[in-house]
This record gives sequence, C-alpha cells and structure tokens, in this order.
Amino acid sequence: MPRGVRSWATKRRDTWDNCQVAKPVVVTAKTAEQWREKFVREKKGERESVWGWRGLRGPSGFGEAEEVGPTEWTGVFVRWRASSNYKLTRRDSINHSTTTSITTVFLSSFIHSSRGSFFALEMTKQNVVVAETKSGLAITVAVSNSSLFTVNHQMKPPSATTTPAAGYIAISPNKLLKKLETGGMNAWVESIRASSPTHIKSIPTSLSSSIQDYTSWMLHHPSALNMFEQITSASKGKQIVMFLDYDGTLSPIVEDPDRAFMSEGMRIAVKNVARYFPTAIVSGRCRDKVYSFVRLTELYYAGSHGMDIKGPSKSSKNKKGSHPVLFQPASEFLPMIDEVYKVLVERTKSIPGAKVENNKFCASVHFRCVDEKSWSPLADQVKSVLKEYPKLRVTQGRKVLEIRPTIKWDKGKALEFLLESLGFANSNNVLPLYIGDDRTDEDAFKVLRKRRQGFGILVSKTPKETSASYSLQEPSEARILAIHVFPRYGFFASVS
Ligand SMILES: O=P(O)(O)OC[C@H]1O[C@H](O[C@H]2O[C@H](CO)[C@@H](O)[C@H](O)[C@H]2O)[C@H](O)[C@@H](O)[C@@H]1O
Repeated sequence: MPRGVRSWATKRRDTWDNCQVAKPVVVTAKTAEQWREKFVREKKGERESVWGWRGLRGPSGFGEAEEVGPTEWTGVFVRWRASSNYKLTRRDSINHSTTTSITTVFLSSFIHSSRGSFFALEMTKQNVVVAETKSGLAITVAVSNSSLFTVNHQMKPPSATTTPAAGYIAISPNKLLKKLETGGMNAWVESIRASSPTHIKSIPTSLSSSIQDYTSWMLHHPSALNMFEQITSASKGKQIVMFLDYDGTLSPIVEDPDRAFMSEGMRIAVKNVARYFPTAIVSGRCRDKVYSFVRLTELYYAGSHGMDIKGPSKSSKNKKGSHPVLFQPASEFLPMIDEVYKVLVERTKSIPGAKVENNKFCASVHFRCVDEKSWSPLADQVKSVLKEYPKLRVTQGRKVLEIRPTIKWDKGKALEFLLESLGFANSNNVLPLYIGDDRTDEDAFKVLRKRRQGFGILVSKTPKETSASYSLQEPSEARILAIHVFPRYGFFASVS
C-alpha cells in the first residue's frame, strides 16, 4: 500500500470497526479515465519525469495511483464515513453519480488495462466490490474474511482434494489435453476453441450467474492478495523460493510473441523479490529469449518448459541461491527440434497469421492471429509433421501448440530440480510459491500439491480447472503482490 494511504488509513483505524458495506461499487473505465486525466493534468511535470502521479485529497477521500506503463496504471482509492453521511461531489467520487452518499469505509485498488478493465483488488474490513469491464465479462468479486460478512468464509488454502465448483467452463481443459495428446483431429480443434477467449466469451448466460460462478471459483481459489496472512504464517521459519512464469504472468499477453515486454515496474518488483528470496523464471520460451526480456542476472532461468536451466550469473545475497547451475535434460533433441522447426515453418507458411517460434528444446506454433476457420487446417499440418517425429509430442498453451520431446520433464520437474539445487530436496524448511497462468504451469502446481508444500497461484481472469491454491487476475496483480503486499506483511523487513 502506498505510504500516504497507509498513514491515512492508520489514522482512521478507530472508525473502521464500525463500518458496513452499503453496496457494491461499480467503477467504469470512462470515469476512472477522467479521474486519471485529472491527475495527469495536475501532475504533468512529475509524470514525465518519474512515470508516476499521485495525490487526490477530497473532503472525504484520499487516493493514490502510480502509472506503470503507457496504458497501464494501478491505484488505490479510499473513502470513509465516520459517523455522518458525507456527500461526495463528482470531483471526489470515482463513479458516475454527481453525488454519492458514502455509508461505508472501503479501500480498494484498481487496475486499468488498455482494454479498459477495472478490478477491485483489495478490501479491508469489508466484503464485496464488483467491477465492470467494457465487455461485461471479467467480474471481480473480492471476498475477505471479515466478520462483517453475511456469510463468513474463513479462507484456507484449498486442499489437494478440493474440486473446483462445476459449471463455469463447459469443457474440462485437462480432459481435452488428454484427448489432444492421444486423440484425433477434432479433439485438437475442440481444444483450441475451448482455450480461446472468444469461445469463453460465448459461455456466459447472465451477469448474475457469471458473478455466482466467479464467486464460487474464488472460494476455492481466493485472490493471493487477500491471503497474505495465511502465506505469512505458512512461511514462518521457512525459506520462500519464488517461481515465476513469464508470458501472461510477468508480461501481458500480446499478439506478437516478440513484443511481450515486461514493464519497468514489473522488473523492479521482481528484482526486489529476488533480493530476498531465490527466484526463478520458468518459461516455455527459450532461455535466452526470456532472459532478453527480463534482464536480471540474479535469477534462475528455466527455459523451454524447464528443459534448459541456468543461473544465477550474479550471486544473490541469499547464500543458497548462488550455486551455479546448468541443466539440459533434453540436449539430445536439439538437432531434432531445429529440424522440426524448419519443417513447421514451411508447412504452415500458407496459413495467414500462423507463426512458428524456435524455443531451442521445443517449438511453438502460434495461432493467436490465425482466423478461426483456419485452425483446423493448421492443426492438420502440425499433426502431419508430428507423425514423422514419434519422439515428439504436443501440448497446448494459450493459442499456441507446443511441440516438445517425449521425455518426462516439465515445469513441475524443473521446480523440483531447482529446489534440490537450492538444498531443499527433502526439506520442510522451504515454502515454494509458483505464479503462472498457463496449462503448462499446472505441472508445477501439481508438484506443490503433491509435496504439500507452498502455494500455486494461477493468473487468470476467468475460472479455470486448476491445481493452484490461489489466484490473481492479471500480471499487474503479481506486481502489486510484490511491491505492496510482500513489504506490508513484513516479508522483506524480516529478512533484510
Ligand atoms: O511459459 P510461458 O513463459 O508462459 O511461455 C508460454 C508461451 O508464451 C509465449 O506465447 C504466449 O505469449 C505470447 C505473447 O504474449 C502470445 O502471443 C501467445 O499467444 C501466447 O501463447 C511464447 O511466445 C511461447 O513460445 C511460449 O511457449
């Protein structure tokens, strides 16, 4: 939490205990954009020099925000009522009303993406915030364990046997994945469709049932931002080891894989985390490529879905984190992947939008920019190529088919390998945290479940079948976790 808001909130703590939630708060892109513009206008010089802007003190509120990129910003806004109704004018309010009667205390954070979505991230002493997006699809319901709840859910990490509530996704991705690996062409295309946002968009029935589904899913996979007390207490006496996926976790998903840059704010956040905890990037990309995006020498890098592990090149403060490591369990496949990459480029070149990426120990066939009617021909091509390479298999990520060696190695194995390298093979003194967004990250989540150690955190806006314990909505929340929540819960203070 920004320092200004923290001190403000501390001063008013005496009023918080009497608060009630009056109604959900709806934040629209339009009004928040006006709010943002107002800041930018007032703080123009500052914005240009420090990429940030902050301040808003109304008669009844306080807000702070920080710009983290040209189209992305995060902020917090606080309003309160002590004993009487405050009338807020539009100037001070974040919603459309010209006057808003405030009958609650709330603290919430918002993320604005270029698509104009807002999410309530954090609530203290209150229950629910519903945020809307332009599409009306991404709905955030933040639930805390406050006794103010009508229904008081004491959130614990969901157990390994927890089955997520049914009904939010028509087709189980895991079942599809099995079919994909063993089954026919229809399964491929079915799977591709199921994983595409356009498909998911067609599922919602009504706004209220979407909210219900999301709420139900969130009960099994609560936001990691709300679960820090649980993570803190689980970490007592243990070494946290941080595992971070790259695409969709540290960087937003974009059309061109070569332009999936992470923001400077995110880089600073990861750097800060790595100062205190051994930190590894675990990515489907080739190691060099992901390093060229992250550019932090103090990290471990596990590229090609964990088949290429190295690092760190610069010793970190943490003694255990400074062992040199280089591990490539699929090195014999290098010439084969190179060859299959070239064949795939050739066989898919007639399909507009298809893109093949050489990830060293695996190859990725992207169809994000391929028209849906060409997905089937694209899958046909990939399948026909694979017939010639029985030692390769295919898995699916976000609008990408990943061609990889049949060896039993994945992100879960990479996580185990890294823990072992760090001296935590059979140790109870470690708390691994793994943040990822993709199906391939599920292998790591499963390992954590099996070890009964640490927490998997899934980055997803929509409910998904997952073995992760907690969730985050999007990459910016991972950043918030690192810059606001970790320090607030004393993680860094206790180890520095
Ligand atoms: O394990 P990850 O770090 O998440 O890598 C998985 C794949 O990520 C990249 O593709 C994904 O992100 C692209 C950029 O946002 C997007 O265009 C694509 O649709 C996504 O699938 C990367 O390009 C792949 O090589 C990785 O396998």
